[in-house]
Amino acid sequence: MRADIRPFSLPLADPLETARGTVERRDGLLLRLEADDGSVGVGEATPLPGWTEHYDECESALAEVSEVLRASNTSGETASEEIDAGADPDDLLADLDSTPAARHALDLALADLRASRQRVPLYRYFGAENPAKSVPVNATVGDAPAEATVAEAERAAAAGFDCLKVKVGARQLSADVERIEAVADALPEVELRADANAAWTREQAQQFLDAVGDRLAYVEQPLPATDLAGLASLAGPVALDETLAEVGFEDALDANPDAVILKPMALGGPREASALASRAREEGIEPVVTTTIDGAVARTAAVHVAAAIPDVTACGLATRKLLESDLGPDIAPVADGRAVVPQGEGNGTADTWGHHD
Ligand SMILES: O=C(O)CCC(=O)c1ccccc1C(=O)O
Ligand SMILES: [Mg+2]
Repeated sequence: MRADIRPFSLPLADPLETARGTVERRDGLLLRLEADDGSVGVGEATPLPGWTEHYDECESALAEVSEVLRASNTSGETASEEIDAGADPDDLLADLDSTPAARHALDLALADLRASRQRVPLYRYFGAENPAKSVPVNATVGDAPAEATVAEAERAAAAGFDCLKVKVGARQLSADVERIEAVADALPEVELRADANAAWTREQAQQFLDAVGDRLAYVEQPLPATDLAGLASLAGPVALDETLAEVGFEDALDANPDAVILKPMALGGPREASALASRAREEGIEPVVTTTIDGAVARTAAVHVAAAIPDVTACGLATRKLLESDLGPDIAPVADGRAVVPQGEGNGTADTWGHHD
């Protein structure tokens, strides 16, 4: 077994303004596994504090992973032998429970390697019963004054998006209400979501929902991640994002959400996210898969996670255009409000390793 790590740094073309500040660049690490039979799996860790560990912690965790996998070439019943034999290195994965981005890299590399061996696309390996050509995606509209928000929303609608997510919570509540009303008036046919990134008090969140709740499919993370009682008490449709990263899926159920935002990078990997999508559906909760503005490897894997969900709703996967450059070619391009689902073996991004320098 070989295990190699390669760092990368991707600037955003279009920094994303949110209530938590601006996302300006995405630094991460690729992990490449090559089993003794020559099969390859590539994973990506692109940490984002607030959802995952910090970069330094992620880097050390992955350095440890590669050390364990290399060292074990010569010693006993080992993690690399487990992988070569087609099993999961459970102890190694468990060591990464507190570093979800690092765990994502290993989980994705393993899933890619195994799906490639089985000669199926990753979304079929995740259990999709039917072939899927594409999945619906939302456009992501950052914080900006009302006029600029409407202009951006109109550009997205003209490009074929019929679902938009607008960032809120970075300015006065009355200004956000005005922004949402202006977008809803300008684009009555478009499904609208708002994402407050945990910015509000209970009173503010309820005021927002009372004002524009009926024009929105839901408001994402209106309250701080751990205010489960407050979230449960809100009248109006609510989706949870930061709460899942902070308290986990099962505890988040106490907040009684209408939808859950599943970010594979924050949840320890695409296989975890895929399992949680099924759990959500069992609970009558709508799963929505999104990236943390990841590189091509993780973004493509998130598209596969979405493609394995029957009749998936629009997902937050149209994030390639926020990046100035990427790890490799985009094999899950977005057009007309949908992302193409790759049909090759595994994630389909094994070449990405060679592209990046
Ligand atoms: O959901 C989307 O449309 C794109 C992803 C997104 O908004 C996001 C991207 C990076 C970090 C946090 C978030 C978020 O959902 O809060
Ligand atoms: Mg969010």
